[in-house]
Amino acid sequence: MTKLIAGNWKMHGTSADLGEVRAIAARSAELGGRVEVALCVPATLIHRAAETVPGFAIGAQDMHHKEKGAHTGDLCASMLHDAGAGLVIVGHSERREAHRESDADVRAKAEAGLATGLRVIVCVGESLAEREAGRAVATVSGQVDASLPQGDIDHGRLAVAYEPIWAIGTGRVAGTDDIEEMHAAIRQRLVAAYGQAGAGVRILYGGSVKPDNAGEIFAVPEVGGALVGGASLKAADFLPIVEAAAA
Ligand SMILES: O=C[C@H](O)COP(=O)(O)O
Repeated sequence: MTKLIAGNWKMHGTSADLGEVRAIAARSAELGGRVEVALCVPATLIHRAAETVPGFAIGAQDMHHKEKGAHTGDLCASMLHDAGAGLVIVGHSERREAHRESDADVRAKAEAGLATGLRVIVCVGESLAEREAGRAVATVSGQVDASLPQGDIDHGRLAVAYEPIWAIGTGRVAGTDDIEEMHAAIRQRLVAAYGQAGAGVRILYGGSVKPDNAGEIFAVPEVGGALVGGASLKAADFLPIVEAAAA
C-alpha cells in the first residue's frame, strides 16, 4: 500500500510560509506515485495554499459536523472543500482535550466529511496514564470502535492516525514493538467494522516523527504512513520523512 504522509501545521503558518508548501509540493510531485503527501494547514491558509500548489493535497485540521447553521467561528465540510481542501483531520487529541470532543462528536465529523467528498483522517491515541495502567490497547480500540464512521466506507478515503498523546511534540517516540502491537489491534477493529474494506484503510503513526526515526517506523508492519506535526513545518525537515516513505 502506498504510504500517506500528512503534515499537520496546527496553529502555525501564515502566507509568509507558502514557500515551504511550494517546496514540499514540488518534491512530492517528483516522487510520483511512490508516496502520497498532504499538508493540513490552518484554515486561513487553505485557499492560498491550494491556489499556490494546484494538484497537491491541502487539508484542514477540524470541521463542524453540521452542514450550516448558527455556529459562530465554525467551518463545515463544504466550506473547507470550497476553499480547496481535499482532506480533513478529525479527533486530534488536542481537540478531544481542549475542546472536549467526544468519540461521538468525532464520528459525526468523520461521517460528514466523507459525505461531502473529503478524505478523512481520524485520530486516536492513549494518554501516558492509560499506557502505564496497561490500558493502551483497550483505550485505543474503544476509540476506534466509537469514533469511526458507521456503514459502508470507501477505504481509500479514510485513514486512522494512531498518536500516543505522550509522544506528541515531546521528542519521545513510541517503541516499534508498541507501534506494531497497536496497529495490529487497530487493524483488527477496522476489519471487524468494515470487513474486507477495513483491510485497506491506512493506519498512520503520529508522535515525534522526525527524519532520523521515520525509516524505522515505516518498516513496522501495518504502518501506512505518518501524521507529522513539528517536522512538517519546514520542507527541509519534512521532505526526508516523505522520501523515507517513498523508499
Ligand atoms: O498531528 C500531529 C501530531 O500531533 C504529532 O505532532 P509532532 O510530530 O509534533 O509530535
